[in-house]
Amino acid sequence: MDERDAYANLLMPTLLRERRLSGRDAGLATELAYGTLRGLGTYDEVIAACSDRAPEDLDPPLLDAIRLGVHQLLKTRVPPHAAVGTTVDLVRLRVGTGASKYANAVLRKVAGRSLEQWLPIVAPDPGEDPIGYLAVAYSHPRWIVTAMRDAVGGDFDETAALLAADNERPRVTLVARPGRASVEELLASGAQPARYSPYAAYLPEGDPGSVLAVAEARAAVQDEASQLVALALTRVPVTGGDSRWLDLCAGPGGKAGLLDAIAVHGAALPAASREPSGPASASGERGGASGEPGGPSGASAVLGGPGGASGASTVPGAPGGPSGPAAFPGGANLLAAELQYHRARLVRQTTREAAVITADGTVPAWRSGVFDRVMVDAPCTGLGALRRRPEARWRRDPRSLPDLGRLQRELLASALEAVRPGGVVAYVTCSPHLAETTAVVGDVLRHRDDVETLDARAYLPEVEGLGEGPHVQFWPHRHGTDGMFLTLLRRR
Ligand SMILES: C[S@@+](CC[C@H](N)C(=O)[O-])C[C@H]1O[C@@H](n2cnc3c(N)ncnc32)[C@H](O)[C@@H]1O
Repeated sequence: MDERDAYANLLMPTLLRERRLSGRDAGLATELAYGTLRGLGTYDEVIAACSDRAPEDLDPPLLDAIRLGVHQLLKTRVPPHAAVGTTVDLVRLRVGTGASKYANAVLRKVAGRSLEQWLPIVAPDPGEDPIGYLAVAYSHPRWIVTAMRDAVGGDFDETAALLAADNERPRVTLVARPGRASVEELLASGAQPARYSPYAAYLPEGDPGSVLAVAEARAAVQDEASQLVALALTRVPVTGGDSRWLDLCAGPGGKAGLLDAIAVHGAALPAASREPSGPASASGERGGASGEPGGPSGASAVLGGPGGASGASTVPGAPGGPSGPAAFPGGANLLAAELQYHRARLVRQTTREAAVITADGTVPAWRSGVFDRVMVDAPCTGLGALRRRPEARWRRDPRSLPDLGRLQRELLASALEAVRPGGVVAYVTCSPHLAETTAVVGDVLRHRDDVETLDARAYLPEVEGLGEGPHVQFWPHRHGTDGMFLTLLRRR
């Protein structure tokens, strides 16, 4: 990965093909590579304790091979003699005989203790340096541990649980795009029922591409929180027209794919919203998802629709309910904007009806105040998706935060200009870092008196543990999803 400056999830399939590895061998190779990348922060401390040279002074190929050996010794059930033997052989072949003797000596020392026995030796005392302890014990850079601690509200145990969840391989979640595929179809293909999203199913094993609906782009791999933040935007009642939707940062098209399908086929409602009590605004105003005045083109039209083919519930009797007319007689139209041309092309593959343009969302290619719903899924550090990219935690740089923060503020401001009075904006990041979430929203709203913050939790009543509100924060350790953040804002 280092040599080619590549992303593990993109490079690994190529390497497996090149080396003709498949089945269990491919699984083992992937586990070893991903596990080693995730665990570097811990393993380098152990290597330092067993070596007379600092890890950064070792030849990179030698260091990488030793790390691979340490991972096998401390985190897998590979027998120690095999872990040491194969690593030493690898070093002899790739680096040389002298280096292989060195690797052998280091690994034999490492093998003398378990991970639990090594931690008190190599990690700082948690009482004296809690951040340093978590950084070594859970193999994350210090700045990320600090950011996560702040984001969970300072709780040490919860920070530890979150960091531990980052080290687990995420399950594969599929989305059945409403009107194009159904959850039932995914279940019949071997997927399992999902916990929250009416469009989701979990794929316990196998290649998602072998699922027919995925191969035909009627379904896709999409994190459940990513599905839910898009769904939440479509569930907010709006009065007046509801036909123009904008996705300001659409590439590669996960949320746009779902928004596009919902725009045409209607959104699924949670079972709870059949009751009269409905979502509330942050200021305490009640407005039932099915009860808010809106007329035929208002909320109920959005929330009705055939309900997708996923079998999810819709408001009984609402226009477009199972027996009613179509939710959007002409359909709502999604405009999907993306800065990068190649990513805009990917959005074209995930959407069917949407207009996709390559555009800078901060320099609008549209008139202001014309959209009914706007999604701004801003570029961010991606700290909420560390489970997915094993090397990401070591590549992210806190020095990117100021530039990202500026862009996030500009994009949110642009979204608020694009939406019409009465319309709704969803500000989303795949990061729980407070500098990218509440700080951005707070700063942008400080300059405006025409924006109301909605209690976003009310639009996701099927999900527990979303925080104190009005914002929503998904967590890998609580929800088994990416750490995605959502704010819902209504322009007055
Ligand atoms: C977090 S990703 C969006 C993910 C996407 N919504 C999805 O669900 O697949 C952010 C995207 O914003 C794009 N981007 C960055 N700056 C932008 C800008 N000024 N205008 C529009 N898009 C931008 C990036 O290229 C990237 O594709």
